[in-house]
Amino acid sequence: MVGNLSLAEEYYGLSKLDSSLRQRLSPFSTATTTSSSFRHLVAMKEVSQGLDVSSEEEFASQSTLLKEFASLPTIEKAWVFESENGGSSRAMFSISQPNLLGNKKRTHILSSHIAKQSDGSVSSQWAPFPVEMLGVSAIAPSPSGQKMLVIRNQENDSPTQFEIWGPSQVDKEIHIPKSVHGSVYTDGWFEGISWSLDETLIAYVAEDPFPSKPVFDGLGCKKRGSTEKDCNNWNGQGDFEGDWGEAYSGKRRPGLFVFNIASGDVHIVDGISKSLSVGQVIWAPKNDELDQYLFFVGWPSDCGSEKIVRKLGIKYCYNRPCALYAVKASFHKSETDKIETKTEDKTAAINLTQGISSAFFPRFSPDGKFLVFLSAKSAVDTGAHMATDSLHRIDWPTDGKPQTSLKLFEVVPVVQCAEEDCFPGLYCSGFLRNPWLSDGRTMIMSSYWRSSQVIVSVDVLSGRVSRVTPNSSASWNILALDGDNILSVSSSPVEPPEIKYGYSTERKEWNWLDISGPVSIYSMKVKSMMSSLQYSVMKIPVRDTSLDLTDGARTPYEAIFVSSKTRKSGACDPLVVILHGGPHSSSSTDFNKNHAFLSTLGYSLLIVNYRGTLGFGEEALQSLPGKVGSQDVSDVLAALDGVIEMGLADPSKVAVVGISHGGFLTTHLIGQAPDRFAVAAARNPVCNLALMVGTSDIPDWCYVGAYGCNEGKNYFTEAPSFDHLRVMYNKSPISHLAKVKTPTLFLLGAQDLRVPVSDGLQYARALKENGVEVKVFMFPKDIHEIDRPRSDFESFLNIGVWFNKHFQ
Ligand SMILES: CC(=O)N[C@@H](C)C(=O)N[C@@H](C)C(=O)O
Repeated sequence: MVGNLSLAEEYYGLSKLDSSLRQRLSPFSTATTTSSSFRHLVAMKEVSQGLDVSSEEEFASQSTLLKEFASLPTIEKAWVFESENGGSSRAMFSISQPNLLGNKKRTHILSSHIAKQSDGSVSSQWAPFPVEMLGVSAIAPSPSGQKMLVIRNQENDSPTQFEIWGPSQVDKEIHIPKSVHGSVYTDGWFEGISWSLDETLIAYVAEDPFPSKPVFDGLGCKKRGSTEKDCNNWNGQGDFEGDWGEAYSGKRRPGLFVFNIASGDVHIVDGISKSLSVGQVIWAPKNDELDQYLFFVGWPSDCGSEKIVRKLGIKYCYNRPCALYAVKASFHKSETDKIETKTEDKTAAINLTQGISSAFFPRFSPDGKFLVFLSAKSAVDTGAHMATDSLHRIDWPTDGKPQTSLKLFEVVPVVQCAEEDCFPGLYCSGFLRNPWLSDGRTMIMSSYWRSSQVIVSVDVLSGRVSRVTPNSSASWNILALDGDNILSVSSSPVEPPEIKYGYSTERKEWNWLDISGPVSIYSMKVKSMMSSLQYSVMKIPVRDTSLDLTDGARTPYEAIFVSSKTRKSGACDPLVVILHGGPHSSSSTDFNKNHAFLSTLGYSLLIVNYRGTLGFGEEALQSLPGKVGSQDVSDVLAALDGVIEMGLADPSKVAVVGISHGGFLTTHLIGQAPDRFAVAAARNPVCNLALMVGTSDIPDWCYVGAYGCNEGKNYFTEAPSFDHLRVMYNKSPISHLAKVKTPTLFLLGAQDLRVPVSDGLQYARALKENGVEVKVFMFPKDIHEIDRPRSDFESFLNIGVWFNKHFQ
């Protein structure tokens, strides 16, 4: 157990284990203080012989604690339907929960009646139990709330199942064979499922049908179209088709399809070039039976550049150019007088946003007068993989016909320098299906605002942005709109998520009411353990102000400090420095189960939002590319110095953990500041950019990180020169390897295409060679995030045990 008694002791008796564990673990603690080669031996012995009894006990007790957090549900989405009797609303919540035994995410639906009372409070009545959505890939209620589409993607060659549900039964079921299309995209990015207003058609995005492959038998290649079945036949590989990298491995091009509910027909929408990947489809708001348009986002396969000859990774990469397109879908009455869908072959899709390098999340205003979209033009134009967003509007022609020459208005520009307490710019990862208040011009959306997630309103005519959630440091996320009211979840590092209901008085001031959740959603144990913790958001002044920095890059960045409310015997708890990846992402103040586990084990946490983090304005973000491994490392060390100077941490008891770019920082820190970290854990870390550039799905990221945006974009090639590799090597943790002495745990996903496993393995083996204590966990089926339920659980369990072992 760590220095002070942990918060878990009350429930799990971990403190009782403390002294006996301490004694039984003594060979390990000796190992940490004796020669590095002995440490090496201990680690090797452990790996080869499995766990000893005391480690088993530590594992058992920590896993009981971690289980409390790991199985907590997460409220993912909500839909609100008006009640027939008015006055109250019916809400449907989609809740996910890791299923450790099945190693899958379980999704269930829980329904509730929500009513605003005359005394200003809000009451909720929950269904007695949630219903599990077994085998369901996506659900999409119709605009009227009278029907619901349920999609079940099937593994292997089985058809995709579409079900149309009414209020009490399944009204229709069709199976779509793989020869029509593959799985429906439900990834939250290409994903798009849109009901036409009259609820007769559904447009959606699915994988192109399987291409025909050559068939061979004992005599050689058979003729195309041959249907002969023979057990000696085999399917050849056919041409290699690149995919969008990490998380999209083996997935075929996303294409656009329309399902006619009455006839059960499915059509491919024509007029779309095969070089475009399609996503985020919506129907035009006008309901003209003979002249309907579909709007979608298109991403070119060559990432919009002559220099780029393939699809590069797209997950977390908003710097891939994309545009909004309109395509006409025409309808004609068939002989049987039924309405059938048919798209006009000759009508090519029209690019509506030629003047801008990025346009996505299209939404029509309720009256159809304007089309609003988000843009990551700053990311595309600079090459940073994520950057500050801008919001744009197209005033829609009164005849409803799309044209290429429509004017684009900038509604919310990119904020360059974020002034203290002012709006720092938009950083959105999604829009609600219907984000509009009843005035038809105000959109409600979630965004990062420094270290918090907040909800903002945007007047798309005046461009005015207002924060609608309280000015506290907690985080808020929008779930759905209920008319002019907002259904959301709020949480903090020490408060598990709660459902909140927001209403405004003449859109000036927003008030937030608690919706009492179903009783068991967060256990009393968890709430009680968290109640002994506290957190604060610290402002960290920039150290290197003398350098040639933009104003935005000189403004303080932030770190979230989580600690016990009570300090026993005057000593500080050991500290874990936590570092996010990206580097352009964020560790916000929302509740994080794994961080909560580390806090309850008895650690203080320092979660650093170094410069480059989203939510702090574009200049601060753009200050990092080209300076990775130096500016970000010095930001983290300055934050650490800050808490030590304030007497909140003991410099001899500091651990560090990070994923991806956060793993890059972790391994840089133990190399550049070898005396400052007692123990480390790196999850899919970038350790050698010169190796990663030849193996990753985002080699361009390695160039931008090493050279900075402009130079990096210009130098990028599939054939890095010796000079390029030298610069990348010198900016990588591997160049500081000889100085490392910190015992380090590596958690690696063997299927990671982003930071291929070779990066972490090479570094771990080299550390071992130098006699540093190293332990490697390999998750054979995991990709970059290592977030499959068992892998996530085992990762943090091993991190907890590893840290405890080194703080004996
Ligand atoms: C753009 C990107 O994926 N960068 C990786 C090296 C990285 O740091 N990933 C982040 C998103 C992560 O947290 O995994």
